[in-house]
Amino acid sequence: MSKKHIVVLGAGYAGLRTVKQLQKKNLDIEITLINKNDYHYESTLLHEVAAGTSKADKICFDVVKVIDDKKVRFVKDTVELIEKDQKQVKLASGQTISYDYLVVALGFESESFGIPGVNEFAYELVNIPTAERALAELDKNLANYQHSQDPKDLSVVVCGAGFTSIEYLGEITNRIPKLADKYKFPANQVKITCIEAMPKLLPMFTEELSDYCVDVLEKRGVEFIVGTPIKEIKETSVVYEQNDELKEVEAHTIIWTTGVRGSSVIGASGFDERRGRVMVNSTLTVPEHEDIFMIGDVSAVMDEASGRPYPTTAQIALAQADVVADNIEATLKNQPLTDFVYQSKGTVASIGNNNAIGNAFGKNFKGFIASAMKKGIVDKSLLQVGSPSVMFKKGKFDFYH
Ligand SMILES: Cc1cc2nc3c(=O)[nH]c(=O)nc-3n(C[C@H](O)[C@H](O)[C@H](O)COP(=O)(O)OP(=O)(O)OC[C@H]3O[C@@H](n4cnc5c(N)ncnc54)[C@H](O)[C@@H]3O)c2cc1C
Repeated sequence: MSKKHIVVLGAGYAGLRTVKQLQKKNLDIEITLINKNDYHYESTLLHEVAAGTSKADKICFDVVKVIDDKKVRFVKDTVELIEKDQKQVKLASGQTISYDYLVVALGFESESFGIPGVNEFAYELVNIPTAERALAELDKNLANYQHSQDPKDLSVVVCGAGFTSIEYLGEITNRIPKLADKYKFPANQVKITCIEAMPKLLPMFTEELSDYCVDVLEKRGVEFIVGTPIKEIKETSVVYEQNDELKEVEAHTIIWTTGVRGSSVIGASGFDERRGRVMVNSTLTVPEHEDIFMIGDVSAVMDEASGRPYPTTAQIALAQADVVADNIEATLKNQPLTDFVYQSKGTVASIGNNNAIGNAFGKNFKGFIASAMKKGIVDKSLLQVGSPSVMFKKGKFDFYH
């Protein structure tokens, strides 16, 4: 009997971890990993690249360096379509790859919610090229003020006040004083505005932690405008609604971090999806397609304890990968599959390099301790998807700065 062919799409947290777990098992299988780039990037650190506090190579590493090339074939290509009835995947190069079992881990894209002007005028943070474009725009505008004296060059609007927005604000507010010296602009005239539709910020944290975070950022000059949906992005301004009135903040740097959706390949391939996410079975297979596992940000998994789907996070993507590798083994051995159950170990959001808020082990943390915890989480994930050497080269060990 020929070897079963396992094809994994995406070398992010979910896909790369699945491959690393599968290659450890002594299974008589062929494994193919397909990814758009020949590198993995730590999506959870994209805000640092966009703010200029980390270089892109600090948050990336080569995929082939952490996989076993005797067990895994790596294909650098872009997935265009999953043809589930033919059990094959179509790639941008024109190649078609057949599978016996498929693991879909294609991650997230930016969500515009149909708001006019987002795609034309705002900068999103979803991969390395978009983060680098956002950085170039920020630096260009701040540097330009010296010649233009236009206040819009010193005005930054961050759209959304979720996790990514807060972490980005933490980084830029750390870096702007240094840029002010470099580009000779008055740091106290930089205007940073964060506009959020929901009335409550960071609902995953207690009010005390969320207030602490807002207070830290306000002291660094950020103005929060909350409970105010964004209606339009224009070339040099953001339009929002407040008390039934349309208002506008002028800015040359407009960052779009209001939320993400799953890969558009999922909808194009005819899966039953919502915002690029498929509600999978508790074993992480796709209903009516037991040969397809879907994990990470393209999946929604019901948390039976809360009655709501689990959030889409890197921590959960990594935990799902472990279950998928076990479930592929169980399938091949005709054994029962395991249900995915996740017990959150906590959440930590950074506010720049040496401050953060978080909860873990039923306790709340803020400041330096929370920041050290965040760095520990980053290092652990580099170990889980990379290797000890990747962790030592790319990890965060500057706990005191
Ligand atoms: C700035 C930021 C901060 C965050 N902070 C946290 C945090 O602190 N904690 C946390 O748990 N989560 C955090 N998240 C969320 C977390 O990053 C995602 O939940 C996680 O990356 C999902 O993992 P994934 O494997 O599904 O997708 P990804 O890690 O995005 O991987 C998807 C992979 O698929 C590849 N790919 C995409 N499309 C194609 C295609 N068509 N063909 C081939 N390859 C393709 C991509 O290049 C990528 O390598 C953060 C997200 C952002 C943006």
